[in-house]
Amino acid sequence: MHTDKSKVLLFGSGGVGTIAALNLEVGGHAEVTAVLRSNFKAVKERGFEIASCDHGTLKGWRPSEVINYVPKASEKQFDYLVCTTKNQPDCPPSLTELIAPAVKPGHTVIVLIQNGLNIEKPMFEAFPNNIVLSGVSMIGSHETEPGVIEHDDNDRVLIGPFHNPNLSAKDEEAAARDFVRIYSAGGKTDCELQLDVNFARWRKLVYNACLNSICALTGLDTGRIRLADGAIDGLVKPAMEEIRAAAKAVGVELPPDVCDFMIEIDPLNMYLPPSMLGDMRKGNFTEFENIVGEPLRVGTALGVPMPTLQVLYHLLQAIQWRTKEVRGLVTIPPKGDFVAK
Ligand SMILES: NC(=O)C1=CN([C@@H]2O[C@H](COP(=O)(O)OP(=O)(O)OC[C@H]3O[C@@H](n4cnc5c(N)ncnc54)[C@H](OP(=O)(O)O)[C@@H]3O)[C@@H](O)[C@H]2O)C=CC1
Ligand SMILES: CC(C)(CO)C(=O)C(=O)O
Repeated sequence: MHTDKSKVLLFGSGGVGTIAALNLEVGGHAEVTAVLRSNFKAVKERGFEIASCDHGTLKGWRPSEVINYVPKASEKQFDYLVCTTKNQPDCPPSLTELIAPAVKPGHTVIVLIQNGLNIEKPMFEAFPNNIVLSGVSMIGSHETEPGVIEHDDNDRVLIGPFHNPNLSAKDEEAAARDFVRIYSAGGKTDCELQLDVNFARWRKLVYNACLNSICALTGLDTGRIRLADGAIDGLVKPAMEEIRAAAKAVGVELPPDVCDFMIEIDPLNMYLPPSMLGDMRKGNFTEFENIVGEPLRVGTALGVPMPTLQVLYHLLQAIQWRTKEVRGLVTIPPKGDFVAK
């Protein structure tokens, strides 16, 4: 059957990805094939169970197709490849390696709805002729068990082109506009075009590099961190000011009130566990390299003092190593026998 719907491959259908798939399907201009992993069996058998502040309650919902492998572009051609996995470049295999089979050079538009800075760089390198779009999301959505999605903070997503100097800026902007069209068509989401991707990403880092990482390290949610003695003034605000200074050094002017705005973005009594805290609680890897490491490297390379971020980064790096050890991904010398003989 002929259909003029855009063909979308969604890679990673957890909290963010499932709601993205839902928005794309309900709009009627996209047909979504979702690549699933740990939730594949549950979703194949029962569909998703979704409790959503934007979409209501859905039981047994599935996108057009659910698969558990990355299809080859030679078998099926996709117009968009939407990546909604956690982005952890320090934990191989890399995202570019994983999605490579499905990317048709010069055709597939790659959309990264993921947190962090410089996430487009490996994409430009691996797929120099493909347009790459940025998705900065302020959603609150989580998979509580396989196939069960709790979406409790409205989907607000800013889409814009990461500019690849090899490609036409006009074509990149047109692709971003088209993605906003198909994503918004259902009318259940707030999806806007934001051509200044750098601004959108640095602004979100004020939240993610600082509040998200400090919540993860302290084990406190965004309500408790505001109540905890000294945490906001002694840690969160200084870190946020360092991000603001690094942003300024790359030409992104963030207003002075952005720090208070991000601290108070959700009501205190929502006691929201941001994503890195969620990952830490589950014993999962965190996205610390893109969320903290990249802005730290960019800022320090430009001479911006970032002492708070430096400490946060190394604490997160050590915890990532701990998780790798727990998962058997690093080997250490056997413990010596130091008992006195
Ligand atoms: N959740 C939120 O509210 C927000 C998240 N973000 C950002 O959005 C991005 C996605 O986050 P989120 O949805 O929370 O993440 P989740 O962990 O909920 O979902 C990621 C999904 O990707 C799947 N996945 C990972 N690797 C593969 C693979 N190789 N093949 C197939 N599936 C794979 C995971 O499967 P498996 O279970 O098998 O690991 C999981 O279902 C992140 O960058 C995050 O920082 C931004 C704003 C808010
Ligand atoms: C700001 C927030 C909570 C989502 O909007 C987020 O980005 C995260 O938890 O990583």
